[in-house]
Amino acid sequence: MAQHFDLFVIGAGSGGVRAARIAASHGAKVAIAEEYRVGGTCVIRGCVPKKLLVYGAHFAEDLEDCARFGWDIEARSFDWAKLRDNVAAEVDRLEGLYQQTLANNDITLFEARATLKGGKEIALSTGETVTAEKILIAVGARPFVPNVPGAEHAIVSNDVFSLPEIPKRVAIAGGGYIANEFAGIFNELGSKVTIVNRSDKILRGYDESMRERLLHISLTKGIAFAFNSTFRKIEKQDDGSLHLSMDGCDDMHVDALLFATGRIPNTENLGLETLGVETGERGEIKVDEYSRTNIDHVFAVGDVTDRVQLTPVAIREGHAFADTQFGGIDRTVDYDNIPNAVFSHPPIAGVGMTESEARQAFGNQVKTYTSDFRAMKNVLAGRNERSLYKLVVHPTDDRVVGIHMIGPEAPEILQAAAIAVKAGLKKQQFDDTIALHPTMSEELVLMR
Ligand SMILES: Cc1cc2nc3c(=O)[nH]c(=O)nc-3n(C[C@H](O)[C@H](O)[C@H](O)COP(=O)(O)OP(=O)(O)OC[C@H]3O[C@@H](n4cnc5c(N)ncnc54)[C@H](O)[C@@H]3O)c2cc1C
Ligand SMILES: NC(=O)c1ccc[n+]([C@@H]2O[C@H](COP(=O)([O-])OP(=O)(O)OC[C@H]3O[C@@H](n4cnc5c(N)ncnc54)[C@H](O)[C@@H]3O)[C@@H](O)[C@H]2O)c1
Repeated sequence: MAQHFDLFVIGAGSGGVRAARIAASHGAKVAIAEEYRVGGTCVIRGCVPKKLLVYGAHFAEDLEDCARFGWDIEARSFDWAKLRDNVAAEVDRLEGLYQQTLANNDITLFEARATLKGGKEIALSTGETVTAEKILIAVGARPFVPNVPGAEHAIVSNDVFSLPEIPKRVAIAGGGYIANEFAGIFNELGSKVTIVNRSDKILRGYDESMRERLLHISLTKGIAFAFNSTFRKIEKQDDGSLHLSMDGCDDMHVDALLFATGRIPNTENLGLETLGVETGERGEIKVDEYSRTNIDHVFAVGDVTDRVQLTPVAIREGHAFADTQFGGIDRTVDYDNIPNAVFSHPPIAGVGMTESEARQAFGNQVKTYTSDFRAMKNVLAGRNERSLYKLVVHPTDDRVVGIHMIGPEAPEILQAAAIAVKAGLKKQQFDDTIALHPTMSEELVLMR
């Protein structure tokens, strides 16, 4: 007899683990399958190791700046293997905690690839078949690599965490989150970085002023940009380096090429067709506001649905699904005012409408307030790097409908400010709040 579960979750990443845990806490008998490592993209090869590399890389600037604060660091050297291996060890520790969470909640873990077999059956790569009343697909997404001759010589973000060494020259394809975050990491660690973008804009969807400021600062730090450029051919040379034949810019010679050209849902060979689960153009599973597919007992959350590819969103979707289906609590996810950040050097963070979105929605009477300043730490350090904060305010009711920032610790500051935007607070209430001095975040209540 096949083992039978109330819920079978495919994919132990951000969305799947949360859904499994909450369903189990509501009394459901739950199993989860993971084909690679428990924790998923965020923990194993996304947010967490990426952020640790961002911290590691930023020491390059701190060590430069510390001289003006009286510190004399005579010998400076960087050991990539040490950073890489310490990050990997931290990831191992976190994976262990995730496995512990599953065990503590009596969730059966199958370390196997799972596919839909038809009806309520799930096939596992171990050869077993199990059945479940409800199936949640939380298989995430994977890097998309454009079809360019020689693309197999390039790397994707997954590979960065195990590089044998930091490449001396690296080209990064794409102008989004991953391109800008990894450009910052490699640049700080001493690589000569070129971002190659098919359009002339980086970070589509972010406030224009923040994008411009990041571009300006990145150029000052030595990152090069090739805009309106695409790859014709990638050729590996005898010494292992790559020759990039380009359209739109000069050919390049690099030690590594990183494709950061978006992520596509992992829906291939999942058996979706056996049940007739509906997918969209990019292979994403189509779901309604309750994460229900067109098949009664099949649900999907997280990146595989291509709604908003962020960990806290996948977690919310998984939680809402489990509460609704197993806890008798009717719950959907509110997608308004999701805060977001790019962990570049310096980072960008934003919530709510950009200035141009607000102007489109409310007309040209929209009010904006900006503060363009140099953090006092940068002033003493002699670092000519300016921060920029912007409040976007509704033209008639005074509500702050967007906050956008670039500067040191912007994501840390923005998370708190996002509460105010979510709560619909007015500019006057920002003004009424007394500044906390001396901080960077006080600029938020001092813009007039
Ligand atoms: C480099 C990088 C940096 C990122 N940084 C951030 C960040 O700073 N902040 C942020 O919010 N988001 C970030 N993200 C995005 C974030 O990681 C994802 O949005 C999030 O992990 C999505 O969660 P998920 O549960 O949908 O899928 P995932 O976490 O990808 O989990 C899916 C799991 O399913 C498994 N799987 C797939 N198919 C099968 C199968 N058939 N059987 C069994 N198992 C299967 C996979 O191995 C994987 O473990 C980053 C992503 C990347 C790549
Ligand atoms: N800090 C964070 O929260 C964070 C960090 C990393 C990733 N993520 C998530 O992961 C997702 C994937 O990140 P990403 O940076 O790969 O995607 P992205 O969507 O941010 O950027 C993709 C870039 O690739 C370009 N592109 C797409 N197809 C192309 C093609 N065929 N040829 C050339 N260029 C092409 C796009 O123009 C864009 O500039 C993001 O959407 C984001 O949700 C979040």
